[in-house]
Amino acid sequence: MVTGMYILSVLGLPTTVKACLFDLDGVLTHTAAVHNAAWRATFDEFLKDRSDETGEPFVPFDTEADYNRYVDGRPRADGVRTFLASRGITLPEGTPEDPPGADTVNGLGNKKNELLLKTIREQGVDVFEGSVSYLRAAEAAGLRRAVVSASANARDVLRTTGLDRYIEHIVDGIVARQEGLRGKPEPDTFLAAARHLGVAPSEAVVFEDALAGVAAGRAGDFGYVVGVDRVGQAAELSEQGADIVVRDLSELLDEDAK
Ligand SMILES: O=P(O)(O)OC[C@H]1O[C@@H](O)[C@H](O)[C@@H](O)[C@@H]1O
Repeated sequence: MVTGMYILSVLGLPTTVKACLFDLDGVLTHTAAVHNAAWRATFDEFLKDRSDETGEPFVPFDTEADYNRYVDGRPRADGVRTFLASRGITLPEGTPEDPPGADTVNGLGNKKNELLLKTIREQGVDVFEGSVSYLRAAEAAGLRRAVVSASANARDVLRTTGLDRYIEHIVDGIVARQEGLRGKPEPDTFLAAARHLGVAPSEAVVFEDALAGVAAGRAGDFGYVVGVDRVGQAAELSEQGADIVVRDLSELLDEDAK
């Protein structure tokens, strides 16, 4: 916890900070809601079929409690496993080639990805303007900048939105798999980004909207953890270890930098 320390005034950060590690979905882009909707459709179809087969009551996926606690911020397959475990369900892993919707961890993940990509194709991706201003201000202040996202689609989303021009390094779901990095809430992906940028964790700030992401920032002993509350879970973000919680990154910016 940073207390009583002089804060870099333009960006609202401790002066010791040399690098910013941004989550993507829900921090820079509006895609957290798109992921959430794709997960709901996928899980509800699965749960309904299961209820028809077993006679157990159908309890739909809760886009607040279930998404925030078990899915948000975690790698795709971890999201499937963690949510299903909360319902006492275990599925075989299957393989990445499983057809979308097959009753395996990969099959459900593939279904969700199909729905996510369809929505992105049809509706495009919106960015948070406050985050764009913040990226510009961070660049102007000479801070290093990386995106650390569990999503295997992060690189495409950054390219589509043009946000990639502000980002020097990306640790996404694909890099994590290739390098054997554990997903959030473990700190591995954030630590890898800091290492790549040549800064110590204590010199980096983590920006996260997901409970698992804030927990990862805390577990990695990062210098400062900013919780970004887009869905009314400020208290939970603080509980996971956020040093400060804002509703939008623009709140951190000095008036002149907005
Ligand atoms: O399925 P993808 O695109 O690889 O994304 C994995 C996860 O990425 C995270 O950023 C999202 O918060 C999760 O909802 C999502 O499941």
